[in-house]
Amino acid sequence: MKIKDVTIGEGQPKVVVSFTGHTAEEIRAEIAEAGGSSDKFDIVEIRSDSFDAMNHEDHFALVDHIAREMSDYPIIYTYRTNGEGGNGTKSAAEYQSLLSHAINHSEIDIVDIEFFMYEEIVDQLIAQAKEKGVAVLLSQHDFRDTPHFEDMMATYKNMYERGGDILKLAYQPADGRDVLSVLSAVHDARRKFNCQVVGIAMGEAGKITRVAGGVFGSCLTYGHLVNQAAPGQIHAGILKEYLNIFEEDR
Ligand SMILES: O=C1C[C@@](O)(C(=O)O)C[C@@H](O)[C@@H]1O
Repeated sequence: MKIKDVTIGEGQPKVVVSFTGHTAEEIRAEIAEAGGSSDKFDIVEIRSDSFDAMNHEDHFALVDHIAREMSDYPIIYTYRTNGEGGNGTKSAAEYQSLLSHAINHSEIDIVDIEFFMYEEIVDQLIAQAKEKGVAVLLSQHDFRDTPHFEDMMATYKNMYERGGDILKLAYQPADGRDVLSVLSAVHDARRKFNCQVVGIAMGEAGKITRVAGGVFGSCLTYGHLVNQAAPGQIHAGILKEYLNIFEEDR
C-alpha cells in the first residue's frame, strides 16, 4: 500500500508521529520540531481531539494548516473519543460530521475510524472514504484491559470484512502474557487477512510491541516528537534507531 513516498506493509513498520497540540501555538511548535526531525518519522497523525474545544471552522483551519505544512508525509486524521482513551467529547452525530468533513474537504490520506462507533456511522464513513480515495484505518482501543486472543481475532476479522485497509488494535496489558496475546493476534491476522494490521500493547510492558511489532506483521508504530499521545509511546527518533536493528544486511 503506497501513499506518497511511503510503502506501508513493506520493510520496517512505518513510524507515525502523533500531533497532539491543544492550540495553534502548540501545533506550530510541533511543526517546527518535525521540521528539524524530518528523518525520524514517516507518517503524521493529526489527533484532532486534542483541540476539541475549538469550533468547526477553527478545527479545520488547524487541520488544513498541519496537512499543508506536513504535505510531504502521508497524513492520518484521527478524532479519538474519550470512550477510547482520547480527549474527544463530541456526540456520535458530531463525530460523523467531523470525519465526513475531513474525508471530503481536507488533504488527508488515511482516516482513523473507531470501529465500535454505531455500525451505520462506521459503514457510511467507510463508503465515503472509499469514494474519495482516502485509506480506511479501523481502530479499537482499550486503556484498561486486553481482550482474549479469540476476541482480538474476531475484531480483526470483522474489521477486515467491513472494508478496512489497515486494522489497528491498541490495548493496555495487565502482564507479559497479554503483550504476547496482542503479538500473536497481529501475527495470525496478518497471515489470514489480505490487508495491513497493527497491534499495540500500551504502557511499559507493551513497549516491545512498538519496537518489535514488525517482526510479527505490524505495519505501523506510533511515537511522539513533543508529547506522548498514549502510555508507553517512545520518542520517534529512538524508535527509528531501534528499528534499524531489524534491517537485513547489517
Ligand atoms: O491508536 C493510536 C495508537 C496510540 O494509542 C498509541 O498507543 O500509540 C496513539 C494514538 O494517537 C493512535 O491513534
